[in-house]
Amino acid sequence: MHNNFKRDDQMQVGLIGISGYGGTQLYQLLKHHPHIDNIHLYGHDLTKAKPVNQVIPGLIHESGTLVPYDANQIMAENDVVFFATSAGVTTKLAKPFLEHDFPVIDLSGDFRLKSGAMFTKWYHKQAPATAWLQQAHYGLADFSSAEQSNYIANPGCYATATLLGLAPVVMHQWIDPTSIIVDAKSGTSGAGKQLSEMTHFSNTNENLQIYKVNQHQHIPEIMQQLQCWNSDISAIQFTTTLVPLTRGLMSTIYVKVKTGISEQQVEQSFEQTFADKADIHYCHQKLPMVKQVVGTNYCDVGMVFNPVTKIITIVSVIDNLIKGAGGQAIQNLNQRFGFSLNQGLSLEPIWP
Ligand SMILES: NC(=O)C1=CN([C@@H]2O[C@H](COP(=O)(O)OP(=O)(O)OC[C@H]3O[C@@H](n4cnc5c(N)ncnc54)[C@H](OP(=O)(O)O)[C@@H]3O)[C@@H](O)[C@H]2O)C=CC1
Ligand SMILES: CC(=O)N[C@@H](CCC(=O)OP(=O)(O)O)C(=O)O
Repeated sequence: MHNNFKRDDQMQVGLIGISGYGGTQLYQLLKHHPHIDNIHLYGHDLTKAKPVNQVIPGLIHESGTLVPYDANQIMAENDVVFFATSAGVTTKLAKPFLEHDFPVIDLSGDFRLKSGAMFTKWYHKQAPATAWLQQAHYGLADFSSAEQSNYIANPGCYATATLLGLAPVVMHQWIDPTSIIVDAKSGTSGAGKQLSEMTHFSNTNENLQIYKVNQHQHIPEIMQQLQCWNSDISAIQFTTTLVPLTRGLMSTIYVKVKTGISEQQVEQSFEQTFADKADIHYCHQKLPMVKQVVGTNYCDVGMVFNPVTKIITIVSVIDNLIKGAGGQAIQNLNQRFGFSLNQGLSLEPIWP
């Protein structure tokens, strides 16, 4: 049923998790995709249909309806299904889709790592079966193609900004592979809709909170991809901070270059790596700010070389809910179904 989709057809897509921040954003993007006819919404805890405007305050003007979750119905009604669900959910729900080789785009971390033991170590949850993890495609869309895959694991938000910022330096052999330090900051929407002590207004407002130092679940995901690019990299230092923004994520990266490497060589690597990437803007020494990408699928990257210390400072910014979640999921959809990479993602920054 699912392999019959032809590029000129209009698509039917399913979405689970519209009530979450990532799911709402993805729904809003899907609605404007020129190849999508219908978005079917499924609620995991529903026993009967419910209007979407009663579930999500931000979608009060919508007329769609959520229906109860049913895997067989989802496969019968759609060409592809998106899961924008909490960690641990697709480990439990993906089985029928995998067994039927039905296309899935999963925004959660469940299928990103190739090792189940690593997933359990970093997410503290039961992992999907190893065979399925091996089958899943890690969809860092600007650097890989989901064309051949029916299970696409969409990257994490911190991982996306960090990997895109690091791509030029790790693909070339001019860095000290032991020197990568990442200091990343995110707004509160990155934590999802559940209120917690940290995301409570009184704690977030006018405050900075460092969390999960050396324990963040995106460390193994970043390492997995870095080692595909450069096997000399055995570890990174990675820190995350919650900042008083709703949307937006900045990854500040410090890397030492090897003796004898010039600023010009470094500059050329950045220019070459991003030359054919429509959504990644290389800003040279004009380091980007978060607000220039909020509301878009852009990743803006800047770089400054210090000739005294031989350390380069890289700054990579994204909208965590778009490039870091729903927007990249659309890029993966486009690759999987043969549309151009950035179809449906013509977005303007929210400015001022
Ligand atoms: N927020 C972000 O910036 C990013 C998030 N992600 C990942 O995307 C996923 C969604 O994130 P986000 O939207 O922020 O999270 P939210 O907490 O805002 O939303 C989680 C969604 O999952 C649903 N859900 C929870 N439990 C189940 C279940 N047992 N079965 C089916 N659905 C369930 C929730 O439904 P209900 O309303 O009924 O509880 C809700 O729709 C997460 O895995 C997250 O790690 C990835 C990149 C960036
Ligand atoms: C601000 C904030 O709390 N961000 C979340 C990012 C969550 C996420 O994207 O995690 P997975 O997709 O890997 O589950 C965090 O740091 O855990």
